[in-house]
Amino acid sequence: MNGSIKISDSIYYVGVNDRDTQLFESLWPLDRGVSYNSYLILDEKTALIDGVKESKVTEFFDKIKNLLNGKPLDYLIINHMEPDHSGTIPELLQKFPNLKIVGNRTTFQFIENLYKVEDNFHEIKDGESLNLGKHNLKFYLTPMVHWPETMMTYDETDKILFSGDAFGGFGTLDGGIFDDEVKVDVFEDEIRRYFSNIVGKYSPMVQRALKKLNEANIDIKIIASTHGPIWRKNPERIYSLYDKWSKYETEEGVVIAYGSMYGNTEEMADYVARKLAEEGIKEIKIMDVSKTHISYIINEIWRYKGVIFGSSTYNQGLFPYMESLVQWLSHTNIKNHVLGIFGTYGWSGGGVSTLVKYNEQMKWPLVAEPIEARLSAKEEDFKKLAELAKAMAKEVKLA
Ligand SMILES: Cc1cc2nc3c(=O)[nH]c(=O)nc-3n(C[C@H](O)[C@H](O)[C@H](O)COP(=O)(O)O)c2cc1C
Repeated sequence: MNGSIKISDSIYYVGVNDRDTQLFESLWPLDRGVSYNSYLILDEKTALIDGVKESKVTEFFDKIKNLLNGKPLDYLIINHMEPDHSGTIPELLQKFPNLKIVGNRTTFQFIENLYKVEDNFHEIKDGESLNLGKHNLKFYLTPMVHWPETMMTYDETDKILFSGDAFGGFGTLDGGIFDDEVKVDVFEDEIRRYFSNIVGKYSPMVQRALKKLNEANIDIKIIASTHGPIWRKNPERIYSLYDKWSKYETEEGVVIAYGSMYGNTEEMADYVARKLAEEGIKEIKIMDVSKTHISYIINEIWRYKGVIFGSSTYNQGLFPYMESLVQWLSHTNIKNHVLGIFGTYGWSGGGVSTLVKYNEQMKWPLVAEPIEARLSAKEEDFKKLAELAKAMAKEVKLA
């Protein structure tokens, strides 16, 4: 089957879907799978923009072979060296020994170290171009979005930005590959999960990359990332969302993430949620850290301004899954949130105080004093939870 799809007169989508991998980077659940997007330009010279994961090499080569129809592949442009895109480099070089690999100096250091390839390099610098005949490709170095060698390739002829991992997210492309062929909301959620867990830590670098693109004043008609849909109907939508997320701009709403063994802390979570609703908050997400993978919780936290953590005490410390969540969060450098803390203890305490300690690193303003109940919440604890909800609602309401 030739599953390649035309993007413009001479540019084709030759990416593949991965429905086998359970955890992306051995970390992030792929409930909806993931696509590895690759693009082939058929011009006087032929060029492939990014590759796919090694496990998908057969399907990938079938697509390329059909389109090349006996022509050689002249260039492989590497926007990003992560193995889910670069894994087929050794096989590509075997099939096309004269292939020139286009990248920057850091790209080639990575290729040498990962694949022991030491030649066939065509080095480009920031702002340089490569002419394929009709198509002129311009390269913008965008380091640390989210790897150091990251760059973006802009096709000046068809006005397509090949953006690497930027603007990309989880989810296979099931038939539809363009934003006008799919339900964009579902992808948007998965793009935010990808962003918040993988790229978001480098938000200042994302801002720097967007600034570079803005200053270049290029007309972007299509955004073609390495994962997820190709944005041809409304590229501004994903561009502005990326801008918003990397500026840490949030929406009105509250995430209540809790860990509870026997339901007493959970009861406090439900109570505070009800009080938030009475205060007029409509977006309230209660998330059980034992049942929900932290990537989904971090995704919601990135979105909403208000966060409330609730934890029982376990072995004089935090409930273990709650500890994973706050540890991960403190790595992301995520900003612009307000926090509430509550929890339970039996004899020594340690849950609530550990949450307070983590927040000394994250430095999110506390909307109220932490609330700690003895085994289960009593009347005075519920009263404090209602006050917490009131203070939180006041902080997160936008208008
Ligand atoms: C395995 C286990 C370990 C616990 N360790 C502690 C502890 O070290 N210190 C403490 O104060 N309470 C400890 N507790 C008591 C719980 O924090 C307390 O029962 C709390 O009310 C549980 O809240 P939950 O119903 O939300 O799980 C422990 C409870 C369990 C089941």
